[in-house]
Parts: sequence; structure tokens; C-alpha cells
Amino acid sequence: MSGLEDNESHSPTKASGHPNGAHKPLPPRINGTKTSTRPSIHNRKESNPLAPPFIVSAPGKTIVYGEHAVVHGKAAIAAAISLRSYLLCTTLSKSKRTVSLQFPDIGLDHTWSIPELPWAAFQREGKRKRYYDLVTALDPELVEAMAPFIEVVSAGVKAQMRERHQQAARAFLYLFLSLGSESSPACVYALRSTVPVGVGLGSSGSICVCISTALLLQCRALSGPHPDQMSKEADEQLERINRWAFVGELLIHGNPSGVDNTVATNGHAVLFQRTDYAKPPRVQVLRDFPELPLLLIDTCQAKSTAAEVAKVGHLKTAHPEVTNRVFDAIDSITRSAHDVVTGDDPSSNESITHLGELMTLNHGLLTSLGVSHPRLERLRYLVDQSGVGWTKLTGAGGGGCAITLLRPEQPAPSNGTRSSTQTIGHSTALEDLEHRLREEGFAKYETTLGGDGVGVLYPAVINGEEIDQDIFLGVESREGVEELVGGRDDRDAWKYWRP
Ligand SMILES: Nc1ncnc2c1ncn2[C@@H]1O[C@H](COP(=O)(O)OP(=O)(O)OP(=O)(O)O)[C@@H](O)[C@H]1O
Ligand SMILES: C[C@@](O)(CCO)CC(=O)[O-]
Repeated sequence: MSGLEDNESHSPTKASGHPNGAHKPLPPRINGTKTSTRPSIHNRKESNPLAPPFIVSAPGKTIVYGEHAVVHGKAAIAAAISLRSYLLCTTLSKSKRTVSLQFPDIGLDHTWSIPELPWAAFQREGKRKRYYDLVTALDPELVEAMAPFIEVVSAGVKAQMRERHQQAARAFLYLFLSLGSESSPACVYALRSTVPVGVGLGSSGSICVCISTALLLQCRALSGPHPDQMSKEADEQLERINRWAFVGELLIHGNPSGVDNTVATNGHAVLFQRTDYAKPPRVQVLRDFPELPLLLIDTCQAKSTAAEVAKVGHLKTAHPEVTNRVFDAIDSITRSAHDVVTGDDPSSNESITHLGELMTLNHGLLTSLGVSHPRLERLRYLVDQSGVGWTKLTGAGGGGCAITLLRPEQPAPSNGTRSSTQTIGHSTALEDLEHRLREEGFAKYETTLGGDGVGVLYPAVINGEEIDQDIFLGVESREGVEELVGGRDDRDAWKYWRP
């Protein structure tokens, strides 16, 4: 496919690591509901030799064209959204030998004893992975060795919730055991995300990118990010992060294409295709992706990505010829959209209409694959009736979210995604639609497309204040998290790998 470049493997270069800054060691918290007074950076101890707390962050995504077909080797276009996950890493004093996950968004709080983890299995000759390896499949023996340590996670909670907890714990622990060692420092990993969980906006991809980045930074396998970093080097670091994030996704999804972690890593938008799972995907980062006038609507119907992907897999086994033709048709849609978004005038009325019609076609084909849901069809019906634009499901389907591309003549949504091509004003049709959607229990997310991929706040100091676990876990809402660590008022604090 034209425009896609091979993202081939790079030679390993061990990074020199960060200079150890002064920091204030913190005990693990049991749960994240309490707020506290923020300590000033000036109060930090100057002589502590441990690595300072730091935060990594990565965006969620919306798949604009090509979901599901992308799992079967076809191209997809996905764009980063401005909702993000944040992972605060707090190294504990050397006397502690534990690693803790504090993931309050899903209610997960678990601690493992580092010496008791199955290091022997992961470090056996032939099993040991290097930080620069390309891992494209899970090792069943290692998954089994890890199983007893996952079974104990949230053993007492309800099955559905337990599965969520264990998915996240599995992704973390496999990476920790692959990239760490028995002498890894004790650490608390606290995660907060503004990406809603399990609605098709790539929450798992974004947390896997955070986990991969944090662990690679801690084993000093990344250089930067810093503003004057050479483009090639920045690219290599992103590639390394993305590879391990994909391994995390393997543990959550079962059969991911890798598009979610790729866009969470690189940001902006990507044209993505993986024809051979033993090789890295072909990725073209679309830095000038147009700011499409989109509405992002949640059906508020729970879904499982793994289940929807498996459903399509079964369909392909039962009806290979027909299903492959559907995938081919989706591939043509993605190619046609790529031509428009990389063309001369992607925001013209004509282009928007073309892109919108492709969305309608893409949704129809996804429905034929069995991944729509009555709530998604109801949403599509309501949008069609209102005449404001074109709608397709985004992500795995089976519930979750849909995107609506607004017709050029419509004014911007009152508080939806921003657009440079829309006039701000009153639109009865759009307002009526938004009212109707609210009445019927749909939710709308405010987000913009594009933006940076994985970022690092090292040390965890922003607006002159040190962010510790109490502060981070004590913030109550998604907006609060974004306000605390998003860096709106301290634009230079976060650093990004920018090839
Ligand atoms: N904020 C979070 N905190 C902890 N775990 C999370 C968080 N967000 C996602 N996860 C993990 O990712 C899983 C959700 O992944 P899933 O792929 O089903 O949804 P998604 O990534 O949001 O959707 P899609 O893959 O369709 O874009 C959760 O069950 C949980 O294990
Ligand atoms: C459904 C799917 O295509 C997108 C999920 O966001 C699965 C994947 O690509 O891994």
C-alpha cells in the first residue's frame, strides 16, 4: 500500500539513563480517595539517591476507518484523542521489596513481593528477553508461570470486575518480569486515566504504552526524550516503547493488530497495516491529519474487545471467502480516505462529504461482520434522521462508541470536538439531536483529534509542585486529573519524543 513505510528493527542502543534527582520517597497508598496538601518542590530532600517519582502519559484513540479488518492484515486509519492515561511511578526505599499497582479507575489495588515472582521461568536460557527484542507472541510457558500471581489479584471481587483487574495486572506483570529483574527497585505504579475504560477509545492501548515506557525508562533502555534529540533516535525510542506496549495488548486483547498502541505511542494519526505478525507493522504517521468536525458518542453499552475480535475471527473461519471480501472492501475504504486526508484540500466540503460517505459504507460492512449493537444502530438512526452527518462505530463495536462526521453546512457542536472548518452558531438540528441523545442515555465526549503521543514528566513536578501519590490519587474527577498533570499551564514540563 502506498504511503506506508516499513518500521524495521533498530540496533539496540542502551541509554545512559537519567541523572538521579533529589526526591521524597513515599509509602504505598491503600486506596486513592484522600486529598492532601501539596508539598512544595523546595521542601524535597536534596541527598536522597533514589530515582525521583515521574509520570508517563499516552493518549487514547479513535479508529476512523478499518477496525477489525486491520486484525486481518488490512490497513486502518486511527487518530490520537486528547483524552490520556497518566502513570505515576514512585520508587520506594531499598528496604522495601514490593511492587504495587494502584489503578483506582477500575478499583485495582494489588501488591506482589518481588523476590517471590517467577523470575527463574522468565530468565531461563532461551526465555530471557532483551529490551530491544521484537516479541510478537506470548510464550505460553511464561504465561503459565505467571498465572498463580494473577489468580490472586482481586480474587474476592465479582467475575466481570475481576477480569478487568486481571487483564491489567497480566499486562503489567508480563512486562515487569520481561524487562525487570529480581533486583528491580520496589515501586508503586499509580494510574489515572481520562480515557473511559472499555468503550472503544483505546484505553488498554494507552495504559500499555504508559507501562511499557515506565518500565523501559526504569531499566534505562530509553534515551530522552529531549528537545534536541535526533529524529532517528527519537523514532527508535518510540519503536521500542511500541513493541513492548504491543506485548501488553496481547495480554489484554488476545489478538490485537497493534494499531491502538501504535497511535498511543506516536500520537497524531496513523495509517497502519500489519500483514505479517512476525514483523513490525507498516506505519505512516499522518502529522497533518485534518481537524475533522466529529462528534464522539458513547452508547454506554459495555463491550469486550477480545469477544468482538474473536467473533469476527469465527466468521472468517466459517466463511473465509465472503469475510475476506468484506475485509478487502474495508481496505479500499481506508485507502480512499487516506488519499483524501493526504490530498490538497482535506477540509473542503467535497472532501468531507467523501469521507462521510466512506464512514457510512464502513459502518455497514462492520454491521455485516456482526460487531454492531442495537444501541449503535439506534444512535445511527437518530443521527441519520437529524441529517447532521455520517456515523460509524469506532473501535471494537458490540457497544462502545461511535463517531459522527458533521456535514459541512452544520455549525459546530455546542461542546463536542472542535473544528476549524465549522462556523460557531446555533443549529436546531444538532441541538435537537444532542437533546435526544441525552434523553436516550447516550453520552458525549469532548476531545480533539491528533496531538502528541507518549510523554514523560521527569521528575513529577509541574507548575512548581511535586506530584506525589496522595495528590495524584486524591484528585476526584477526570477533569481534575487533567488539570493537575495535563500541563495546560506549564507547557514545557512534559517532554515528547518528536521524530
Ligand atoms: N484506566 C485504567 N485503569 C486500569 N486498567 C485499565 C484502564 N483502562 C483500561 N484498562 C485495562 O484495559 C482493559 C480494557 O481494554 P479493552 O480493549 O476491552 O477496551 P478499550 O481499549 O477501551 O477498547 P478498544 O480496544 O475497543 O479501543 C480493562 O479491562 C483494563 O484491564
Ligand atoms: C477491533 C480492533 O480492530 C480495534 C480495537 O480498538 C482490534 C485491534 O485492531 O486490535
